[in-house]
Amino acid sequence: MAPKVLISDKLSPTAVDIFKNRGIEVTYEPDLGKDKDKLAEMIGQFDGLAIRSATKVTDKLLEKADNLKVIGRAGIGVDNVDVPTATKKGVIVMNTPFGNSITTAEHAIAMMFAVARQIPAADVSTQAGKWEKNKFMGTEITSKTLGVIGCGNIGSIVAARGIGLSMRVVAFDPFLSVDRALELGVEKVELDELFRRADVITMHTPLTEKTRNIVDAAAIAKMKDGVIIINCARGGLVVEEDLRAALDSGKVAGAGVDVFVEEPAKDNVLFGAPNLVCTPHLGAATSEAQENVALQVAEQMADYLLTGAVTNALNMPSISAEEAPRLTPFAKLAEQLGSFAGQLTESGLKGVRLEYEGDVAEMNTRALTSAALTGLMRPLLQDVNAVSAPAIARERGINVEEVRREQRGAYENYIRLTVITERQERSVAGTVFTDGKPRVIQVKGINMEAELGTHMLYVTNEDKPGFIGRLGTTLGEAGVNIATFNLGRDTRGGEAICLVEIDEPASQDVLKAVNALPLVTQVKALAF
Ligand SMILES: NC(=O)C1=CN([C@@H]2O[C@H](COP(=O)(O)OP(=O)(O)OC[C@H]3O[C@@H](n4cnc5c(N)ncnc54)[C@H](O)[C@@H]3O)[C@@H](O)[C@H]2O)C=CC1
Ligand SMILES: O=C(O)CCC(=O)C(=O)O
Repeated sequence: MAPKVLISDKLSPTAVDIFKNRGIEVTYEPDLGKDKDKLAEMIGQFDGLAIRSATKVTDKLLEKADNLKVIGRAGIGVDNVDVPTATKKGVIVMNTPFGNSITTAEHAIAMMFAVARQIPAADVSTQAGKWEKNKFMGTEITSKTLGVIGCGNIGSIVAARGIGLSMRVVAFDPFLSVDRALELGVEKVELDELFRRADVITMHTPLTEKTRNIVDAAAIAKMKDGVIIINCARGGLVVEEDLRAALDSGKVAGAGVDVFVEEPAKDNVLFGAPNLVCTPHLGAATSEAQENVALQVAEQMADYLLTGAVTNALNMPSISAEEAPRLTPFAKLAEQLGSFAGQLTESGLKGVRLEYEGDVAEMNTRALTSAALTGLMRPLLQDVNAVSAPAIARERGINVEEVRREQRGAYENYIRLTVITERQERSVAGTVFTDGKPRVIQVKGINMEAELGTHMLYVTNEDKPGFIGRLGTTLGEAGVNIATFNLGRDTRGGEAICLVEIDEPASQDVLKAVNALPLVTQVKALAF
């Protein structure tokens, strides 16, 4: 069945065309994001949700999203998405990190000029026939200091534009390296120094607990008298009441505000302040940017829904369209190894070690580890998947270790999963042969070669003559048909393991009968 995608915000028609052309059933309801009840009623039918900023993906909405696999944000900020809850539910959240950066940077520069030359107010006055030539004295930008808070994709474009305008640029960004600052031609400074030196301050950080209220009364007090403040990033970076007071007092000469604490901003404390220029979250609103983000989000979501390729996800490692098919059998093997170990683990899990050897060590092992953790935890938590498994493991304090050795051993590729519990370590290893089928090749260090079917019996016993015949007879007498039979032992007369694929799940009676056989040490029904 074709996957279904809902677009609940206004997106370029390009997105609809891409989904349709790739065989995805698409529902385009550009105003649905504003109607949370109707959205909650409908969301259960969809595999994908494409949004901009109007749709709020809350935990309540996610509760109803039973089939949802991917949320695509046609834009950058995902503060309208409850990413931790989406992750726990196994829903991938992806964005389009570059598609609207230039446009948003240009908006910040446009706002700087609009404020510095009071263009909107002068326009209103002129069109009212007032010709108030002396009222609108502006500020020249050349040689002024531009302070950029957050020098990532957008901030660095703003910085480059500022340098192009002959401004001196200082930047505060804890993740900006000295080399990158040099390359950009900006001076890396601490926040207080930026406040002290900048004539124009522009913000380009995400809204996080660290950046919330980064510009408040105390920060404004450190700034130059007559500073200009631009916010084209997120409402919430600036304390709106404090900015209003500073505009009223003249401490801040003007502000350009594109984003508000509450959006849509219909009645905001800033409105009516002197030399304030506002736009209704237009940072990304050019046809070029909207075309870019619509195209990108639709391609990324379609790739994921149709091929498993992951690009620009915030809660899952990337898997390219080329590597997705190559990775599939290894992800299946990793999940089977995890599931095998998970079904045999009865005491508290403390840690998991994944060892990748040979060709597989050069692959996307983070994705494989996520698959292994999924298999491991599924016996306990039915809804876990490769998105949620690493987060759940972290939450439960399970230490996950990855070891990669690129040299080949006896196999071209080899994955060993070791589970560390309070009582013991147990390992299981496997490989993928050239036929693309995963095989289990070691259990607890004992060599064997088994393909895992849907229903398996795992039997451990003392290695003595006659046991295999008795096991076969017991299963035959119980009407259980054997599909494959795989054996291994550590030493002659030592511990032996049988992995038996059977056509139907083993009943409790069958398990009891096998358990009662002489030499048996453990019996377990496994399902894959
Ligand atoms: N007005 C609009 O329509 C648009 C607004 N945005 C906003 O712009 C923001 C920035 O976008 P990008 O540049 O693409 O993101 P980015 O991730 O490339 O850059 C953000 C930068 O902020 C820095 N940062 C994080 N915490 C910081 C802190 N406490 N202090 C200083 N710097 C900090 C990061 O190190 C990073 O370099 C987005 O998060 C989004 O909220 C983005 C697009 C359109
Ligand atoms: O979609 C929009 O218009 C807003 C863009 C935005 O804020 C973002 O990409 O973070």
